[in-house]
Amino acid sequence: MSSNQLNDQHYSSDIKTLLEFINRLGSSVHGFSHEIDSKISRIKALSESGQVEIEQLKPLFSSVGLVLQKEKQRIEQTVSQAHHHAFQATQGLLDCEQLSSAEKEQVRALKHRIDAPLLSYTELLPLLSEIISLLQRRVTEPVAQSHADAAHINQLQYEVSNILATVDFRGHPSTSLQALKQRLLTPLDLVQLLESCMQALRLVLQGVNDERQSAQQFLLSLSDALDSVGKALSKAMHYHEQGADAQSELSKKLESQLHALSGAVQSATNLQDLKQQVHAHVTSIGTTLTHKFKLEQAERQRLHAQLLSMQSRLEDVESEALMYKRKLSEQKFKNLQDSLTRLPNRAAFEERLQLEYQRWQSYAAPLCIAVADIDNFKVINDTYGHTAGDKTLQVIANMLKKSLRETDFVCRYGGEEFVIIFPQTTLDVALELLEKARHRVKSIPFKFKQANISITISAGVSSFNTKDSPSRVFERADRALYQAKDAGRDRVCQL
Ligand SMILES: Nc1nc2c(ncn2[C@@H]2O[C@H](COP(=O)(O)OP(=O)(O)OP(=O)(O)O)[C@@H](O)[C@H]2O)c(=O)[nH]1
Repeated sequence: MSSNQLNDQHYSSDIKTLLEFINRLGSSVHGFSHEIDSKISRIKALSESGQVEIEQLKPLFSSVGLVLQKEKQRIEQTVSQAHHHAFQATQGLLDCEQLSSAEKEQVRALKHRIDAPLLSYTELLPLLSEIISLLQRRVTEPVAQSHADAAHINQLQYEVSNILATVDFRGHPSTSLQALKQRLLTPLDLVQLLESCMQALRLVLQGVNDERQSAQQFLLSLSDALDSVGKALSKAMHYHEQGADAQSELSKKLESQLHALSGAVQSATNLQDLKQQVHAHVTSIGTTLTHKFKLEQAERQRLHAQLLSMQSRLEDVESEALMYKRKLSEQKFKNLQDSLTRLPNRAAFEERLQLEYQRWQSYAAPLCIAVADIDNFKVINDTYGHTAGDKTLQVIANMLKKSLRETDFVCRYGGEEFVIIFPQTTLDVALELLEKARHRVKSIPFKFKQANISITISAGVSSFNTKDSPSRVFERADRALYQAKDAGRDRVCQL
């Protein structure tokens, strides 16, 4: 082989290697830029034609070089921007309060890696995708997951339960109500809470509707009964008028018969004639009297029957009214508010205690009950009168409510006795709150009949311990109250 031939062979093999290299480069950068893609495909087309001269390739190479240079700058700029954004995103994530500590640790590690200088595109991409997935998790996770919102939802849930405990659902099929109350004792997210609120609203509306319907039914039956009594009365009046007409006709007849008898007596000329005339007239008078008597009797019977029917109808109305009255007073009782002090009453306390007991069983947060009683209240009543006593009750009830927290439940249990439930409260805190209330009651400047009086209260408090029932804790608090009274009043004792 001549040296020329050998050179040609080398030359074409070099071009082949070069073209192969360009092909491989082309496929590895394919998609980065249209311009590069189109130039490389032209080089590829030329190489596939088999007649490539290096002179033909030169301008293509230099233009590819220029485009690559431009691309390099663009990529560097993009990488630097991505780097900046990635850094900012990690900082933002670290500032996010909702992030768990494990997640924060992950972000810190990411930030550390991003902080490294001169990261390449390929190094930066997986870091970016990690940041994006963290951000995505934050965005797509339910809002309720944030601590602040969870606390807010908890509070709302608590309030919905309390509302349900204060509404009277008597007579309502209670399975759905019980299920709802139970549901509200478990942790809920925002959507579930909204559903529960809707359900509570439906139950309350249904209760109101039932109540309205039953009241309406009562009013309808009352008006029905009054209507039938009215009809019976007018019928009786009508009969009475008819009877009175017949009676007056008979009286007229009797009068004319007596008149005729007197005429006959006067015109009679002999005894025989007189006897006959008198007999005939007396017979017809007797018939008229019998008729009159029968008429009177029939009317009396009819009147009696009418009266009996009216009486039974009235008795029906009376018993219905009584039943409704009882229901209304029950309603008032179940209204759950004491009318004198406007505090919740004993029924409200029972409901609330049940609810707090269930919560205590579910969450085991501390729970206390206190019983407070006005000292020597009888003396106030006896010395200054019942009205002064009532006023005292109102003022002290107000002060108790004001001295305790919004979340504490204070009710008038009866007479001059108040019961307080302290949810999520330890015995120490409950004691502290009761002491504060006791001091504030003591400092109320009562003035009766020009006399300045200070009134005190005593209280007993106890907290729920394992296996305690509400009645056991209440009993202990009550015993503690007696200890306070025995020890000289104006104090708080615990048991
Ligand atoms: N004015 C008024 N008095 C009431 C009411 N309810 C209960 N009382 C009175 O409260 C008094 C309670 O008297 P006691 O049970 O002897 O107790 P106390 O005098 O407070 O004595 P201690 O409890 O031992 O300190 C009685 O006189 C009741 O008539 C009410 O609604 N209004």
